[in-house]
Amino acid sequence: MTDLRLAPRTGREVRVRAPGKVNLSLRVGPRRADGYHPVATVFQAVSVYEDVVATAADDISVSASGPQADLVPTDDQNLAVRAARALAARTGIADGVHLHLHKGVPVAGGMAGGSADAAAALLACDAFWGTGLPREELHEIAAELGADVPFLLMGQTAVGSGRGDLLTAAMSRGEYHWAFGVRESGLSTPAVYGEFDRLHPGRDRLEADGDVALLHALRAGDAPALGALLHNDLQDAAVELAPDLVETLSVAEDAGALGVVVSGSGPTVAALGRSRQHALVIAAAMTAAGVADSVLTASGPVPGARVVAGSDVL
Ligand SMILES: C[C@](O)(CO)[C@H](O)COP(=O)(O)OP(=O)(O)OC[C@H]1O[C@@H](n2ccc(N)nc2=O)[C@H](O)[C@@H]1O
Ligand SMILES: Nc1ncnc2c1ncn2[C@@H]1O[C@H](COP(=O)(O)OP(=O)(O)OP(=O)(O)O)[C@@H](O)[C@H]1O
Repeated sequence: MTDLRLAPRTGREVRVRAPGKVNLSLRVGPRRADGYHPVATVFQAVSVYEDVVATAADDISVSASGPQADLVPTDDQNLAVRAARALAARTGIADGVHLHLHKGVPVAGGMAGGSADAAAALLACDAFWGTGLPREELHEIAAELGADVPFLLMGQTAVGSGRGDLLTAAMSRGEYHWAFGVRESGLSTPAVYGEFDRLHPGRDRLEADGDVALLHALRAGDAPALGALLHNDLQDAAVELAPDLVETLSVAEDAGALGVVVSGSGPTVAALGRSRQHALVIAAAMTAAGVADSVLTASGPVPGARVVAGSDVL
């Protein structure tokens, strides 16, 4: 038997898991001078996960696996690489790291998979390099990387304002069960916001207080009320760019979903079920009708990015 104490230490790994999200409500105001739109949103983190594994390397590099891994850039455009570089710059670290992304969240699907990778990479590198940044500083770097990134660090349920990066935790009771209809060809977030501008030229303000009833439904654990209040100002724009979504939405509705909404900038369709079993029924209906390239079921809310294991690899 090998004496592990004498075995050469060839590497250490840190493993971080981060969830995807659905916007239970997304209200969008007029485009600002910096190109961003003010939003009022309620995020819920759901149990569709990105797993990011940090191991030793000379430089900062990334690889990806999962059903849509071929759609993920592996150069400096990758949000996980950008996150690692941003943390290194902030802390003066000159070490390398390799980040492997096990992608469970649909790519370019409106569920913030890339943002989840960025959040997970920040935590993974912080643990791997031992930089130990306070949560607020990680949040600041996250906000620089993208509007959705801070929420994937935080997880659970939160109200987002500003670009979606200013967060307040929201109370939520119980578990909500979702079916997601996924498309292989994604939608570009800037293109969807651009289409929103085209469809709403007269929009002059953000309706920021429209979610009082939705937040009440969450506090009460009232899934039927929540379902009826799901809302997305970007939905028309996503449907304009991907007209087939109308059928996906209506198949999920006909399967008895409590509510159906396009997730974020789309094209993933999120349908709220009455139970875990009902979410499976809705997913099966979308598959049977051929209105999604694949389906997922998940529940929420779940925690944000967290270290799930850090170990010596022999
Ligand atoms: C649609 C949502 O997922 C809803 O949570 C987010 O608003 C998008 O967040 P994200 O993908 O993290 O967005 P970023 O990577 O920061 O920005 C990408 C692009 O989306 C547009 N964008 C994004 C967020 C926002 N509040 N207004 C915008 O207009 C801008 O064109 C921006 O250049
Ligand atoms: N780690 C990454 N994983 C996936 N895509 C990435 C990553 N880094 C950069 N990208 C690029 O970002 C684009 C959008 O990817 P992502 O999966 O985050 O979309 P999304 O879920 O629609 O985002 P959001 O909901 O935050 O708007 C991809 O098409 C890809 O080119």
